[in-house]
Parts: sequence; structure tokens; C-alpha cells
Amino acid sequence: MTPRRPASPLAALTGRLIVSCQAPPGDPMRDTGTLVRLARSAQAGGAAAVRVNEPEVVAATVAAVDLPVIGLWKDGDTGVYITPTVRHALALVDAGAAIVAADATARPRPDGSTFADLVAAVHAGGGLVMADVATADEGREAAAQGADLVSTTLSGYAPGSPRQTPPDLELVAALARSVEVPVVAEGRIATPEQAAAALAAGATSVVVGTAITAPTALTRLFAAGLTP
Ligand SMILES: CC(=O)N[C@H](C=O)[C@@H](O)[C@H](O)[C@H](O)COP(=O)(O)O
Repeated sequence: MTPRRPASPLAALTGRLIVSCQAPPGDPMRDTGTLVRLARSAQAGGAAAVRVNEPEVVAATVAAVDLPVIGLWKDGDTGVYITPTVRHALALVDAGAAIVAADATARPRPDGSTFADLVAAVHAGGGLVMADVATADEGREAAAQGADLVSTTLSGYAPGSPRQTPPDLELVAALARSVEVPVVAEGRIATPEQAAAALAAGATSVVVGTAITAPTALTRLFAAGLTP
């Protein structure tokens, strides 16, 4: 089946919520059918797009929802692990991702490629690229290398960024001042108020994952809250 890919997904994201429908390795929710149901629930609840891990899940989600699908492919959990190579990126394009999210930090990529190589490959395949960054410098560099949007995804998880519980709204604001492309606020956004604050700080769109789609992590939070 030819993947459905909306002509211009970016306009539909302005001022809107993107729901990340993922589950970590070993989690009971890590099952393609279950993740697709999460994406359908996100659509029913008013999400403008979904963010989905791995080509198989991307393809199943593209077939099941009428929203732009942002695809990523996590491989490993240290260094550059979000869509680390051009091969990973192209597999996501083939699966029908309208937008490919990829690590755009300054760290070396395992295939020796540059972020610009990945952007060129995805663009040649008809997709757009979301640059996952941890710092404003990385966001500026990613935009210069052709990223179509820049997301704060890796702040708190990659070198040069603050380890903190709240979302990094300072980075949202710094990116909004310094890049022309849309800025996405992502990472540890836990309440509707924080989501609104991210837009007020200059984000074009807001990604929420754990607070919506991760019952194991949420249960753990509540359980810990009852522990004296
Ligand atoms: C750092 C990293 O690998 N972030 C991943 C990127 O896709 C996901 O694990 C996050 O759930 C996603 O960014 C949404 O963030 P939050 O779940 O905090 O709302």
C-alpha cells in the first residue's frame, strides 16, 4: 500500500499538541497494536500529530490515523540513539513518516554521516526533518543544515544541557529567538499549564509523551506519592 503523506504537515501543527506514543523496551505497552490505539486515542482527543518509534509502528500508525506521523527510530540508549544513521532515517520515510525526528546534537553519528547528510536524504525521499537538540547552538546549527523544525527533546539527556525536572522553557525561548524554523517544546511537559507556558515561551507546537501515554511511569509516580 502507498503510504499516506499529507502535502504540508507543518501548517497544521501551529499552536497545537503533538502526542508521543512510545513505550520503553520491556514495557507491557510496547506492542504495535497497543501503540496504534494510543495514537488513535490521541487523534480522538485533539492531537495535531503523533510521534512514533520504529518503522513497523510508524507504518501501522500511518494506516490507522489521519494525522501527520513524526517517525523516529531509537537504536540503543547511549550517545546518538534517536535515528542515528541515514539508513534509519530512510526506513522511516519508507514507512510513511511525514516528518523524521533525528538527533542533531554535536556528537558523532555511528555511520560517520553528518546531520546535513540525513536531512538531504530525507528531503530527497519527500519527508521533513525534526532536529532533536539539547542546546540553542545545536538548534541553530541544525536549522543551518536544513532542519524543517527544531525540538528541545534532548535537553536534560545530552551534554551541555541542564538536568532538571521541569521542561526546559529557557531553551524554547532561546531557540525561538534564534531560528527561523518552527520550535517544538518537548521533554517532561507534565501538565496542560506547562504546555501552555511552552507556547507562551515561543514554541510553535508542544510534544507530550509520558504524561499522556505512559501508564507504567505514571503509576510509579502515584505509587511513590503514597510511600511514606
Ligand atoms: C530523551 C528521549 O529519548 N526522548 C524520547 C524521544 O522521542 C521519548 O522517550 C520521550 O518520551 C519524548 O521525547 C517525549 O517526552 P516526555 O515523555 O518527557 O513528554
